[in-house]
Amino acid sequence: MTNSHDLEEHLLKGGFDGEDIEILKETDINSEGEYVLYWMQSTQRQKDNKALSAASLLADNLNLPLVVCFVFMPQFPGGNYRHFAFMYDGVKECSEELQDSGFGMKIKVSSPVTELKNESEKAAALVCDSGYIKPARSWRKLLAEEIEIPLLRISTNLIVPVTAASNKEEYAAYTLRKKLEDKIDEYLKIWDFKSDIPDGSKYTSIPEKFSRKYEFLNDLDLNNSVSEAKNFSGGYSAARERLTEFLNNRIEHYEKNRSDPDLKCESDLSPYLHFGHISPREIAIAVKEHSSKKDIVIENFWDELTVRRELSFNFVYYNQNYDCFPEFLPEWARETLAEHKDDERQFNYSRHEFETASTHDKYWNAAQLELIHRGKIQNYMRMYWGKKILEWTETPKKAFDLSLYLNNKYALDGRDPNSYSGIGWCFGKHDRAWQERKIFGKTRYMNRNGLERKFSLDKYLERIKEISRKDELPGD
Ligand SMILES: Cc1cc2nc3c(=O)[nH]c(=O)nc-3n(C[C@H](O)[C@H](O)[C@H](O)COP(=O)(O)OP(=O)(O)OC[C@H]3O[C@@H](n4cnc5c(N)ncnc54)[C@H](O)[C@@H]3O)c2cc1C
Repeated sequence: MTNSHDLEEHLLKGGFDGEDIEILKETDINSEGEYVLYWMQSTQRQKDNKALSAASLLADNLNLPLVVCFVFMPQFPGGNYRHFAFMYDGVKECSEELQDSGFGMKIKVSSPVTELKNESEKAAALVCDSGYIKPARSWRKLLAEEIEIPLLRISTNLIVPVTAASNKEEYAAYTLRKKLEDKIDEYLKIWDFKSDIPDGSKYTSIPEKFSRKYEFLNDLDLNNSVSEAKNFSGGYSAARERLTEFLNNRIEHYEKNRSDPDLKCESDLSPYLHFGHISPREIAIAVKEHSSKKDIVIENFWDELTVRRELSFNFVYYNQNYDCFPEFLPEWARETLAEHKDDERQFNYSRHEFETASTHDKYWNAAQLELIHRGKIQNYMRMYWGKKILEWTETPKKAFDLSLYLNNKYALDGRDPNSYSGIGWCFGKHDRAWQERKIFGKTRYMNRNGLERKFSLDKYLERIKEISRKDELPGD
């Protein structure tokens, strides 16, 4: 193998398909290179990590060690202490596993482009995982411009690679569903890696303080505005535990009751998916096996994980305006929101009032407190939360910006493709027109009466009270 195309060819022979691989830097291999380098960024795990698998296959062919490099970037756009504390757990666990497998492990603190450029000088070739939102994509592009060796990006964190699922932006779940259904089975296999390659341990370099979580994090000079979410520890083992608990106790109720905030049927896996601590494929396979063993229906969960989630990636991949309001919206939603922009608002809250859960509505406040204290909002309440921000803010544009701000600041699963499509959905993305109303126009309406009619919410409010350690929830 002498260049980027040979590397690609080798991966194709090893079972990858063309949609799994993108050559970001087309050039010759460094024949003096001492190792193959894998830049781990979005996929912080050893198990079912296609990028790791590809890098190890190339190292095997070149008879070189594999070195994995992870860069903590304290200035990560929008990242704060909460996100780093969760991410740390995953990177720590996985770095130990990778070293046990004989790979060199480098942990750096800086900017990925600078660090990877330095590390690439001794490398034969570089492999990276996939980043879908803008900053992650631009680092990969920038890195490709800076280095002198081949750079291959491997599709990770999706079941079906985004370009294999569809070659265009999809209008809604129903337009993507069929395309995914036709493909998904061929992608439902766990990817392993080669560990019988030359030992890479002599390249390992890890900061001395890395084993001591809080000392290490405190030295990073992070944005400390949001504290650690104590209900969630990160990492593959924690993700696997959540999955097992979900399968044993909740998935069978999920089909009928997933929306009910009192019953707490959801999996809570989104933070782990966001940081790549577990692969969606592993979850899908486990869920499928469980459903056939126990003979239970998993249609709704399957649809959320394999269609709705993959639709979000399709959205941010093909629509470069995914974070620009109102450009990312379909025309009908743009028009109707513009027509109703100046409708009188009965409530018009400031950012501070929203952020401190000080609205008149105890349900909305509870959702916001859940976000602040737990780092995640229950599925149905998250929709209510987003819809009410639209209703109680001066303009739809301000509501969009505010929703993103709050979601991405406090949610452990924030800054994800799902964040943009979830919030976008509140404004009509991936939805259809409904009966026209004030403020909402033809976008879907949600109201408190509906919420109270459907659910009791007593247990939900109790739970949030407990989490937020308050005697009374504000509002009402
Ligand atoms: C206003 C708003 C903001 C949102 N922000 C985010 C966000 O920042 N990050 C995030 O991951 N999700 C977001 N979502 C989508 C959804 O609410 C979460 O994915 C879900 O609540 C995560 O909890 P869970 O893992 O317990 O979900 P489960 O119900 O157990 O579902 C399992 C997995 O399926 C996927 N999934 C479930 N519901 C959806 C959905 N509606 N769209 C896409 N994928 C879905 C997720 O990956 C989830 O982890 C948002 C939705 C709304 C309405």
